Amino acid sequence: MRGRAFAIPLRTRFRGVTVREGMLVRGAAGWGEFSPFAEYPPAECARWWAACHEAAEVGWPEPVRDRVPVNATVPAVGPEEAARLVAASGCATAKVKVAERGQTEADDLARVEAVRDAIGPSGKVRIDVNGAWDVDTAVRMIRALDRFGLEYVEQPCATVEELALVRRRVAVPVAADESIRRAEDPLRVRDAEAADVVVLKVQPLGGVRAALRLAEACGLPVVVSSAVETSVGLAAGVALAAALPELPYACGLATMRLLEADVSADPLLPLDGALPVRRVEVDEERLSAVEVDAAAWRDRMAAARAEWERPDRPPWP
Ligand SMILES: O=C(O)CCC(=O)c1ccccc1C(=O)O
Ligand SMILES: [Mg+2]
Repeated sequence: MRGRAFAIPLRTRFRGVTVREGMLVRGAAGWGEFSPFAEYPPAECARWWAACHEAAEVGWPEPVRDRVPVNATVPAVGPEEAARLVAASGCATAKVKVAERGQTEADDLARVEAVRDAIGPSGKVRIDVNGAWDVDTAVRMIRALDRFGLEYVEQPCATVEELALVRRRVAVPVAADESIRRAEDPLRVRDAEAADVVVLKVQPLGGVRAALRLAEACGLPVVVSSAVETSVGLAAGVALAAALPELPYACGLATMRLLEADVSADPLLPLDGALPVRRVEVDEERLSAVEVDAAAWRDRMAAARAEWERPDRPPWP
């Protein structure tokens, strides 16, 4: 696969990232994206490679729906900016990042309150902690933030054991994200009864089919979410959400607006709170505008592929 590397600035810093980088490849089935985060080692990038290979060379299973409801994603910004993002999104669900390093609990309360005000009493508000709290902090903060009505709390603590403890002490449902996508055994969440909902991302989980198998094995409701990708990567998330037998929650795939630019002339942006189910074509002019030298990404991709093709790699998922 001959790849084209890109670097696109984020509008606001997101989980410490300010520029989103990756590689796009065109194969027999269409465009695929390979964009593991900079600090991820080759063994972790292997699944990201498999997802890209599936998109470019194999294609995706048939969809069972033609639109996917999505949440507005609210980074750890101030309350006015948070309210503005939610109002501009047109989404009836918002996911709010909390517990950002360097911020206070008062910052989280103010952001979630502003989002609740912006989305109205019938909207849904979920929070994502990215594993930052210990069990006691999680119980205290979830109760405090539930004043504004929480749909669920995503990854309140880092470990599966902590998630299970929190889940037994709060009324708000718990969703597992990092405990699935960065775990050696993603099924430990199910076995430990550590979550009510699982968050599945296509690239970290090795593709649409692998994520579908994982969803079936978990037997829990699924929220499909992005890794803040270009429209090419987002389309794979949409394909997963479209192929799931049931989709009871809005998905975290409305992240196009977090990037300053896209590689498609027709970006995957929500309309009336949902994304259309379709493949995405790359626009040569737009890709050229964000293109960077591909040498380092080619090496990264080759290393990821070699890991994926290792004969002693344990079966996944
Ligand atoms: O779920 C969403 O609304 C957007 C995606 C998102 O939050 C995310 C994007 C990149 C890396 C990690 C995460 C996360 O859910 O923690
Ligand atoms: Mg998350």
